[in-house]
Amino acid sequence: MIRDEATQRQVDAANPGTSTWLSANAGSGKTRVLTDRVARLLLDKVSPQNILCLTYTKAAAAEMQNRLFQRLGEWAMMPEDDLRRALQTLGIDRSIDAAQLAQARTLFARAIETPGGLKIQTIHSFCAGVLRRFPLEAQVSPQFREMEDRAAEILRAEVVDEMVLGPKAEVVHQLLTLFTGDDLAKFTAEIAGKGDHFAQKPDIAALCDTLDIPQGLTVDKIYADLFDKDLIADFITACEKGSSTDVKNANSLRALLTETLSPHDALAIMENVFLTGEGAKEPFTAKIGTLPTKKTREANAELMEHIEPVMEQVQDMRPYRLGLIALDRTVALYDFARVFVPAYEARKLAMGMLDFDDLIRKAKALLTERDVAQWVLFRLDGGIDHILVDEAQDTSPTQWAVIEQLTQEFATGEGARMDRERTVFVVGDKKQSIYSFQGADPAAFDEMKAHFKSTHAAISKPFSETSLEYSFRSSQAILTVVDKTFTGDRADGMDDNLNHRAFKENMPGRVDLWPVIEKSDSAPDREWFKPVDEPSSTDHTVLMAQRVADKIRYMIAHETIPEEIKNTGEFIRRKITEGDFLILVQRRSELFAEIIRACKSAGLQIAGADRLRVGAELAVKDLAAVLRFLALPEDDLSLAAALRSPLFGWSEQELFTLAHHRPDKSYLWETLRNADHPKTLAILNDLRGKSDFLRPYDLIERILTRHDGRRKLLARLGPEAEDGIDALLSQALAYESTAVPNLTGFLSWMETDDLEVKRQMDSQGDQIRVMTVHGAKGLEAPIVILPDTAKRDVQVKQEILPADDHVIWKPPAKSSAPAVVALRDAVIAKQKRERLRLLYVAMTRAEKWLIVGAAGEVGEGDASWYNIVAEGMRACGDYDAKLGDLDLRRVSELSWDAPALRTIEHAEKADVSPPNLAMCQSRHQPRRFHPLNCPATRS
Ligand SMILES: Nc1ncnc2c1ncn2[C@@H]1O[C@H](COP(=O)(O)OP(=O)(O)OP(=O)(O)O)[C@@H](O)[C@H]1O
Repeated sequence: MIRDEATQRQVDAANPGTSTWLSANAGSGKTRVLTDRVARLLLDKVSPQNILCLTYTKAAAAEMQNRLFQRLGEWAMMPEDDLRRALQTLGIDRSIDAAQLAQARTLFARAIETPGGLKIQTIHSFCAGVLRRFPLEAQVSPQFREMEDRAAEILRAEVVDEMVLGPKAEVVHQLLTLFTGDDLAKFTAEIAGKGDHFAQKPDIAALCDTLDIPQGLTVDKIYADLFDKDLIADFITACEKGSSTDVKNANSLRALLTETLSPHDALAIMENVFLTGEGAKEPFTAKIGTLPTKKTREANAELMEHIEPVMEQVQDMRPYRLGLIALDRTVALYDFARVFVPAYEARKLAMGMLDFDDLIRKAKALLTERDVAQWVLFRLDGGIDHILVDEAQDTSPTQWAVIEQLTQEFATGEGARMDRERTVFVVGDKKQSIYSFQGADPAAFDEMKAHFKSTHAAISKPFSETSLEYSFRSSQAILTVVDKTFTGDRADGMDDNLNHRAFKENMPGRVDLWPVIEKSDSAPDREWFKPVDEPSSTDHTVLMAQRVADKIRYMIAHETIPEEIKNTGEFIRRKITEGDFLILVQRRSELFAEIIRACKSAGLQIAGADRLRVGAELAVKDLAAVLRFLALPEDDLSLAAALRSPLFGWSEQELFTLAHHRPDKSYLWETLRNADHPKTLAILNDLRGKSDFLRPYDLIERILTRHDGRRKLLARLGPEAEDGIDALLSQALAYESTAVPNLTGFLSWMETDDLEVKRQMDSQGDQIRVMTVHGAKGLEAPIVILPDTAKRDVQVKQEILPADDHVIWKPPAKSSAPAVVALRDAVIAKQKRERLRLLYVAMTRAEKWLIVGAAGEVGEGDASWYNIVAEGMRACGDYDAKLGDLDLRRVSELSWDAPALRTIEHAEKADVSPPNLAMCQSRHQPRRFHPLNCPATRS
């Protein structure tokens, strides 16, 4: 079969005979090659249970499984000639006889029916499986459960509470004295996540080295060396006679003589007076020749000869003082963590719980450290012959360690299965590494490639390093802008040579840059009854959301989009529909919610948010009000809220009549009991009668089913309320798995407003999707809008900074030693590089039309994505264009309007261009929330 060069490269990479490392651009078909390779392995009679595919999210695993099963399912039913062609397209070049065709038809059944089945899993679920198989060896409970984030947070808080009451209370006090943040829960989560660092006592010498402080130096010593009481007193006296600035300085210094200050505070006062400020040309240098004012200096020449060396000393000692602050904090952190982490681990162990990190860590320990590691590997080894890793750029070093152990025997050739071919297949794209906050390290990608290469070379086994040049997804216009955007420093941390080529060379494409919506002035006066955090209608965020909705409506009404006719390379045009749009934001901020709101009020079909804040859902608030009343009938406010909710459907007037006319100091419930509301009372009495006996889950179910609550809520709040209701039910189940279930316990579990669940957006429907760029990993759409490209400062949110083999507890910015500033800058530089990669991911989701807009400040240079893309577009020769009444800049290639216009219904779209729309439908559309659909990652 003759294939074009791009497809031949894919076919070669999918050849299961050779271990392969495939590193290629976005949209080049990496995931497709991976599924092709699995299909070919099955065709080569490899048993499904000997294949392990590792993906990054549960969504990706489900998607891969769907695609594979869809293909195998089609083979089972295909006419002979078609099947032969399909196999040839896949890369089977030898002649295919009837027996082979018959075998191909059985693959679907085999893949499904073989015991153990085809393993397409996230690395987390794979590790969980290994631990369940070898619990004794891994030293975990055989019935361990995977711990929810919320359960973990509560457990950590309980451990801290216990520490406060225990013999080690002082380590908590010490930590809290120094903690200046506002979210202790996040801090303890960070500490638990970096638990490995705190196994040993802090290495003070190494810490001093990192912080650039001489060992043995203390702040007391610095102060004792510096502070000369008489000299300072003389200086104060001299300044008191000088200018008003001198007098002010004298007043500041007087505290050194009159107050009992810690050496740190005393030195800080001296630095304030003797050194230049942060904004000075030469910050934090001794004010020699400028302090005190000229007249005072000249009148006290001899005193100045003594005081100026002190000023210089203060300057020299400042970095040490700040370094010592960081050292004290870090030691306090280690002291706390060394008690906290083991206590937390012990509690998890006692409860038989493992969190996400534990799964990987314990699996790694099982396969590397334990005496039984070789035996466990031997047992596992008997089952896995082919390992395929998707999205490898986001694999963390610990995860790689697990994979490395699994493939050890492949490369040494000493495995138990010398008679069989064994391969590794890794696909990834370093440019798309965007999960460093989950431990991903793009450097590990290269290191692992080198590792596999050398281990294969050592036993003279072939190892193919390959890449794919063409993008099957995006049009050349988009790819050229991408290439021109990531040049020079911006290509740092990506590939050395950024070069994208469109496979569909006849596909017209556009990149539009909308004009910036300037930052609005501070909110105008609002009505007193409006929520203070509700953005005003002139807010730039609201205006941008409005623009997005308006333009989508305009495009659906007036614009068309090119569409390929069945892989022929020929294009027609069709009307645009909501399902063509993917709106990507950097984070779930106000703009995210505003866009959903604006599109809904414009009557557009839009899928809800990809994350759900459970507590913020109206249906959940209504149910919670009923539960709170059941827990405490005297809670008037909750009862009132429940009565007004769709569950009881009271009017404002009915509630007012009941509440206003109740006797003084009597509770609402008392009054209601004696009032004439038989239906309401019947429900409430039934629930009250059961609330002491039913578990929270059953109680909610009773409200929803027996008392028709679900129907009532959906009737009033719309079908999207279902997601919130289901999330609440799944939280009730999660709660019951961690505690003895009772209503008050569940209410305090639910208390936090921040409880979020992820929704998977991957099923059918012709709807606009709004999501974060992180959530859009692996997805694609004909039209992608990036409305959130304004300036965004990079902030170091983490409290703990990595430094060689240890960590430093970050001090507040104002008291950061130069060594700490350097560590912080390194983190910022890393984040900036990652943010550029995030932009790359965002831009490459687009097939035909990429739109970039910004609301607010865009700053100078690389301060915003907007400026970066604008520069890339300028380099491509952008020009003025219009979208309705909006003036914009555009880059385009090939004539958008040239292909003939054909009207096709949405259902028919799939026939026009099978690969893209098949993905469009199965990969993109929102699916209703179900607890089992939550992705494994916590982004
Ligand atoms: N040989 C091919 N012929 C036609 N379409 C293809 C081919 N290979 C891939 N595609 C299509 O190109 C698009 C991108 O493919 P895929 O998602 O596998 O790329 P990827 O490299 O994994 O992308 P990303 O890294 O951005 O996730 C999909 O719509 C896919 O169906």
